Amino acid sequence: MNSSSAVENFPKAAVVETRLSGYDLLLHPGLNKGTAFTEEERDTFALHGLLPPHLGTLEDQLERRMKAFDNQTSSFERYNFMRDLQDSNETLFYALITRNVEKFLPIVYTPTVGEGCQRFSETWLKPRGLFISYPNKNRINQMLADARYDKVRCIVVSDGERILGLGDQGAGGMGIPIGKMALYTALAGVHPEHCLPVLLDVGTDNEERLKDPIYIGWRNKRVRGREYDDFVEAFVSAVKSRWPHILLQWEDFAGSNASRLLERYRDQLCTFNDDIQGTAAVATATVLGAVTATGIPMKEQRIGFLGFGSAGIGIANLLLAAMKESGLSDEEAHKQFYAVDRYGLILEGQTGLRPDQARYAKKKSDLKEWTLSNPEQVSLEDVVRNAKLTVLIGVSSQAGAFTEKIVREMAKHTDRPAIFPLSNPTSKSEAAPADLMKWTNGRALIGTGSPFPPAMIDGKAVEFAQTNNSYIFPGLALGILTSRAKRVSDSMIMAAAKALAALSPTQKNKEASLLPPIADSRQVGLKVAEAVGKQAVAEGLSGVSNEKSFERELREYVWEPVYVPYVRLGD
Ligand SMILES: O=C([O-])CC(=O)C(=O)O
Ligand SMILES: [Mg+2]
Repeated sequence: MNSSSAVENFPKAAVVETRLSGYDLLLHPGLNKGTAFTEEERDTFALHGLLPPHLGTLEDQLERRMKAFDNQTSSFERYNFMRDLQDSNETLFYALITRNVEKFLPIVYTPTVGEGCQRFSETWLKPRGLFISYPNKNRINQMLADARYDKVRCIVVSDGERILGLGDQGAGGMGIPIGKMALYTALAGVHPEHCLPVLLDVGTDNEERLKDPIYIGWRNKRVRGREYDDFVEAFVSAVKSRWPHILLQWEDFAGSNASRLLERYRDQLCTFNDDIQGTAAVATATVLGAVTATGIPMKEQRIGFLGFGSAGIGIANLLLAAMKESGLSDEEAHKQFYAVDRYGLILEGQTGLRPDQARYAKKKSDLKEWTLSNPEQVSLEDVVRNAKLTVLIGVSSQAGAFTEKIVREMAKHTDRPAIFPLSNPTSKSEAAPADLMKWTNGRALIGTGSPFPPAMIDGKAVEFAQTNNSYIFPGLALGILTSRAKRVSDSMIMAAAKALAALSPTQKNKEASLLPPIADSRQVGLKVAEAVGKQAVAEGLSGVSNEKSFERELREYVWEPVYVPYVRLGD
């Protein structure tokens, strides 16, 4: 991959000034350097005796941590090991991840973070982020006021109700904002001090958690309706008054809340929903990669969805915009989409449809020529056969829903079926990529939500695109922060998608993976940030005066995990 101008010009190391010394300094995860404190710093900060005598370097600490990591025996142990390191020494934590993104991402993030949320109560030990629980609803301002949060510029917030495809995890959902913000820093160089993970604890409807004697959340059924809305409103308004320019990312809210809250707040502050917009951008980039690989123009792609909640709708809306850019009218573009949800193909007149789902409903008359096994409930298999889908997207959390029969049927009608089982974690994937390759004789173009190992096809290792919003949200956040954007527009999301699509290896080789390797995620983050910031400037949504100032801010901002010298501030 070409390195970008932003990558070449990482900022010069700065000196850190601190009042802390002794234990307090070593217990501060943002400042602790462990054995890498120099002899002089040990004098200045009263560290002799608290540290073993060895004068270390980041490099030998990395070697030691890597060894210790490799001695862990399960993914869950590895997750806890990394969480513990993050809470002890952030520089070392991020240095370790950035040295080998492919190795550490599946631990600190999807899929292992899913188990981290399910078993959060077993492991919670140290403060990180803020739990804002319903009984504390009148104390939100007070909780945010702590001087420790003065430098906060971005928040990832969840209410824990739809954690990946694992459903309601209550307060354990905190693992997700923590994991997402770890990627802000690891993949886009956002300063850890600028990040605040937040969990809104409004209770849980997960009976297992409620009955679990060690559950650490608020032991109550979920607060809903008016009370829920008022609580979220109290949170958002407290956040706005504490940090007027904050970036607020919504994560893993359940279906209708996700889109409702986004609509309510997107014109009030700088905010986006990662499951709707981040997932839409990465899916669109992957489809654009498939367009390049197949040579079938966007406007001729026939796209089916299994699962049509907030994520499915978000993806469809962005792909629809891409279809319209390729020359179709709104009506023509809608015809290219087939949305299958719980009750089969979404049809006009179906009860309980949300307006944004109804826009994609088919008329019964559209299906006149179709042969159907059950006209009352049109199955995915019927859709694949009759509509001759070229792209199939799964956001259903139904493991194995892309069956051999469905996939073989799809492969009859198109040379290179593009199949994207996007549900997370791995246990919820609609299909395993090795099976998809087998059932299509190696013709499928594949994108998965969770990481999967490469498959051996005709003696060659084939890599699968990880169509995860981790390619988007870190760079999106960096672009927003450094362009000082006031709002997040649909065009900024589209700019992110196109920046990623431009990096698709299919640009050079039609047989290659649809997305760049995970190992390149940090360069991708910077490219996405550049595109997003430029779009914000072009739309007049940015707080910097022009593109040049934005580029300078981007270059100067990016944080790198290296140790810098410390200077003691007077008391
Ligand atoms: O966290 C991930 O891996 C992607 C995502 O947003 C989700 O599945 O909710
Ligand atoms: Mg999510």
